[in-house]
Amino acid sequence: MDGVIVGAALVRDGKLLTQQRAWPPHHAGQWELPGGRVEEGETDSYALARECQEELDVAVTVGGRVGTEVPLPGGKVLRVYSAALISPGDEPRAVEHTALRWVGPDELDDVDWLPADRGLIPDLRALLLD
Ligand SMILES: Nc1nc2c([nH]c(=O)n2[C@H]2C[C@H](O)[C@@H](COP(=O)(O)OP(=O)(O)OP(=O)(O)O)O2)c(=O)[nH]1
Repeated sequence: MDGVIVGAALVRDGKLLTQQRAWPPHHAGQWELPGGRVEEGETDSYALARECQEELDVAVTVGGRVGTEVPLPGGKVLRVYSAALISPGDEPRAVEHTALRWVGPDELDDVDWLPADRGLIPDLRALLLD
């Protein structure tokens, strides 16, 4: 399907990894989940692992869906999947983003999320408390 954006709910030690966008200007400074567009011929899992490698310089395994599909402007959709570091000792780094932050369940509401992500907070919290 055209226009699928995949996002990683990457959890370590009960915290979720968020990243701060540097671009475009109207979203710069806001926070999102690692991820991006599923390219032609890719599965969602493959695309998500590729994006995590590109954006965070880490290898991840991709698990099950988190929450329901979220409609995005322009007819796109956001699908979030749980993810984990293959090597727990690896430290993600912000290759393309301004900053990274590990967020606990009580901090999720205080993050300045991209608008679409805000509706996923209950599902993200449930994942962290699982
Ligand atoms: N990665 C990511 N994108 C999100 C989230 N929430 C949300 O609305 N988006 C939107 C922002 C962008 O319009 C789109 C993803 O764009 P992107 O720039 O990360 O995608 P990409 O790396 O594949 O870049 P491109 O090749 O499409 O330019 O999805 C989220 O949690 N993570």
